[in-house]
Amino acid sequence: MRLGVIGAGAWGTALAQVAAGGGDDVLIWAYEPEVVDAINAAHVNTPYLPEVPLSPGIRATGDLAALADREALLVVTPAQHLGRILATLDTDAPLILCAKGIEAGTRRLMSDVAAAARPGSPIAVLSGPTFAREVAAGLPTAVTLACADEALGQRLAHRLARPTFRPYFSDDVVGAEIGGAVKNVMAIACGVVEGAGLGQNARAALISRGFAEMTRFGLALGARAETLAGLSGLGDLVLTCSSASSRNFSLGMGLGQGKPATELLADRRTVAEGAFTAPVLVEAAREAGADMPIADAVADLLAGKADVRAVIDRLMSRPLKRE
Ligand SMILES: NC(=O)C1=CN([C@@H]2O[C@H](COP(=O)(O)OP(=O)(O)OC[C@H]3O[C@@H](n4cnc5c(N)ncnc54)[C@H](O)[C@@H]3O)[C@@H](O)[C@H]2O)C=CC1
Ligand SMILES: O=C(CO)COP(=O)(O)O
Repeated sequence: MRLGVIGAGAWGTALAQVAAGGGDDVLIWAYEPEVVDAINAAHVNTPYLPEVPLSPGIRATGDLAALADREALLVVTPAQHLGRILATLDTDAPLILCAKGIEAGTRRLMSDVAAAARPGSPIAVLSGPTFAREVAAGLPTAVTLACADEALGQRLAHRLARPTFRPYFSDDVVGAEIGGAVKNVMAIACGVVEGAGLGQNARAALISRGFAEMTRFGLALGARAETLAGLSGLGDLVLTCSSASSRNFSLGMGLGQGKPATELLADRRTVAEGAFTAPVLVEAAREAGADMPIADAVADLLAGKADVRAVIDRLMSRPLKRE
């Protein structure tokens, strides 16, 4: 397959490596010219995935127009840049959305952003528990591949499958997107618990109650419960809430140690999507009538409106209720 990858951060690069390993002709678009040069000249993505020697079959470009002949495009830019970049493309090829977030200002999921920017392109979502480094190293990984058009989704799942990369098909696009967006916010919360030394009971409680929030919000937006309990929801929630390999978790650790969000986010080259998703998730949840006290707490911490002690007291003193 002639595959295009839009975005050469850690995840786009890892996905390019998986695809090239299976023999696909892979062209990856990078935002930074130095990334284009490093991939083409030295077969390495020095800023974002330095430890992985890349397949020589991966070619890089800084020109979005060069992607016009691609049969399918993996869209792996950070969520807040996705609409602007897709709007400049010239293609009706299927778009496989891999960013995890909600657009600030519009409160749109990535599938809505993509449909508005490229109305002629069929849309699929690839999401799940996938640390880029592990995927690039060929460690076993399973993902959700969601598409409303079952025939297309099944075809894409078969084209992307590799011996160590296993897509599970779903037709619940919204469910797959909500899991990935919400888990990043919950991972920040779990990082806070770690950084503040609040213990493993608290972390397990947050994963469990965070899943309740993800489910409430997802059901309100039309997601299916089984998708939220699958790889793209609970699976990814467990991964990122349990490991300092997660950028969102490690951002939370800094907050838990009392550092201000502004300091932690300044000059950061890699993206912690939960920091952008938390405020817009709070707005979207309010609009949908879904109670999300943990997401509220993360948004307040990030905005500097409350400190760790205050948000923990707030969460623990809520009225007792049925589970
Ligand atoms: N890294 C991972 O393990 C995984 C990441 N994802 C998701 O993939 C998406 C991309 O994340 P990563 O590849 O990890 O990014 P990264 O943190 O490795 O790199 C940052 C990316 O942002 C791009 N960027 C910075 N400023 C930009 C601008 N003004 N316009 C366009 N692009 C710009 C950079 O070129 C680079 O591709 C995110 O939504 C993330 O949640 C999903 C699964 C796994
Ligand atoms: O989405 C991811 C794993 O599935 C990556 O998580 P972080 O962005 O928190 O590193």
